[in-house]
Amino acid sequence: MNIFGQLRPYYWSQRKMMLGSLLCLVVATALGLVYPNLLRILIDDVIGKEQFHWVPWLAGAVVLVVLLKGSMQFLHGFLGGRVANHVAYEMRNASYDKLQTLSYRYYDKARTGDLMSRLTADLEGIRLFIGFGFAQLLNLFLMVVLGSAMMLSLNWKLTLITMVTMPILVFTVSKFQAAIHPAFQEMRQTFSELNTAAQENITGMRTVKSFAREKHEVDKFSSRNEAYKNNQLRAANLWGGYFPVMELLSLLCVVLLLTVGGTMVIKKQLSLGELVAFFSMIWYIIGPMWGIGFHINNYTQAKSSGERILELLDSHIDIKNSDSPYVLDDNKVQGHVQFRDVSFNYEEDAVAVSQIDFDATPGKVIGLMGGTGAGKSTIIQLLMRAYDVNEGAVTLDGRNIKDIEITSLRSQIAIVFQETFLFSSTIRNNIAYGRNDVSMDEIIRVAKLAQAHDFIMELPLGYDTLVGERGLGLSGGQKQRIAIARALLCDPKVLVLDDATSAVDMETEHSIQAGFQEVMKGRTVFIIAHRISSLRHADEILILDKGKIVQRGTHEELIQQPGMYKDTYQIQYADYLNLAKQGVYSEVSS
Ligand SMILES: Nc1ncnc2c1ncn2[C@@H]1O[C@H](COP(=O)(O)OP(=O)(O)OP(=O)(O)O)[C@@H](O)[C@H]1O
Repeated sequence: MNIFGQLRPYYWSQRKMMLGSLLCLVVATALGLVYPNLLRILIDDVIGKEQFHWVPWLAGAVVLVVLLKGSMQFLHGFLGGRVANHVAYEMRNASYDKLQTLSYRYYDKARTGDLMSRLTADLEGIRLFIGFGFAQLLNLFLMVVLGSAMMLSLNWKLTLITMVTMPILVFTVSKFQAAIHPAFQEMRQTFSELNTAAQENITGMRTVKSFAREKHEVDKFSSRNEAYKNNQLRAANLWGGYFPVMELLSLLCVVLLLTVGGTMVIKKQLSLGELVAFFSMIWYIIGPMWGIGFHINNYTQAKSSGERILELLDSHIDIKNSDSPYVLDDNKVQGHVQFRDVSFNYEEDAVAVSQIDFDATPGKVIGLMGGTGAGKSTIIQLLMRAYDVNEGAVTLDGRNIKDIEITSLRSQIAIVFQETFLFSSTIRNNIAYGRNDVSMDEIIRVAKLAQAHDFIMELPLGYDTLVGERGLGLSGGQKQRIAIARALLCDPKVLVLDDATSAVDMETEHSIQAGFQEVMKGRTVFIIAHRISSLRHADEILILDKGKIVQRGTHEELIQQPGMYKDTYQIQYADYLNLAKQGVYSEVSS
């Protein structure tokens, strides 16, 4: 796979600057070759011929070359740095954009730590290579070619003798490259696994502590850390073996040069100045040869990183807009949801829901009840087109949702999820998340409807209180109420409460539902709940079991039929009636 060819869109716009940076490097390299020649002139023509008045001129020439070379190197670094940062910026944006468009199916399998290491370490590897590594590789090639050309022009016989070990050097380098590339690929992989372990551990720290599994977590991390360390050691071993071999081969060149070149000087076949010039030029070739390992290292790292970034950028998006999607008009949407014989499975041969059929007219409240894994959340996922149905159709106002533009469809549906996610920001920003322009009055209005206003006002900073990552610092019920306020603020045509009041007490739930009556007039509501009290006012309650609707009807109808709903009712209300007798709940019997 031609990785850098595929990454071309990200750096091609910067080609002029890249070229400028390369040219500066070429000039700097060429200027470097002037030193050995100045040395040769100093020894042969100035000292040898006792023309000492040339010494200040030669010294001046050296200063000039140094200044020019320095300026060229500065420009190379300056331009290369700009290119590198621009490329990294473009790729970071592209990767982040891609992350936003990837579908749920991707995130079902993705690991946060792995994604993070792609967006950080891998991008950094590519940035360094495109900005500098590539230029260094080219420079290396130039140094070898220009240095050899100059040596050949001085004395071709001595050059060929000196270079006799070069093929072995090249062979060693290619062998090394073949070994180090997989080592680096593996290293990147183990690093991302290490990241994943650390990230999961921090995210789930409360669970870890509550189960006293710190030791288990440390062991898990240690084993990944060990794998990473072993990878590093393997790479270090490869490097360790590589350097002595390279040094030996390089010194063989020098020994040959001094033996043969020295003999030639004694026999007057070569001037002393030429031998000294040869001696400094041979390092001009050997030096880069040594560094070739380092640059190949950079190249292979950048290549592995490029592969991982491309894998992300090329990931398949399975939920896409149709060729000419219908964009919903906010003012015309009614919120009429229909499921027509819908069947769906996440994985092959594992049916999640089957033959789901219902009609939720605008303003209707549909309740969904069922055991865990019965398919309730899946129905909601299908409604917002997180996944496409395998059979049947989901429609909004009579139109198949596959034909509706995805963003406009989702902006009509507000969901309060089972697990509340809050951003690490203020309460005000968390409530306002779904909308761009929103006044404080509106925020307070929905917070009141969600029964959140009072507890927010009790916090020292009120709506400006910062909530920790994922809402740490708030109780489960408080987080749910903020999430409900956030959903209400979107003014959705369809509101979904996926077990959204499970963490609030029954009295608060009752008040929240009373608030909904007001906001949701003429809109469609789906309530997933395990509590009868959450569902009893629904227009239709669907009872799900193993992905199928096994019972349906109103509260009154369902408590007459044998089945899950009646059983749940009897269990929950038997308890409540007992409590009511003790005076704990007063409204239960109503
Ligand atoms: N992302 C997923 N990938 C694969 N299978 C899934 C995925 N989400 C849910 N399932 C499976 O689909 C089935 C229905 O799950 P769903 O989440 O809809 O159940 P639920 O009724 O909402 O359960 P709960 O009340 O526990 O949330 C289950 O067997 C579940 O294991």
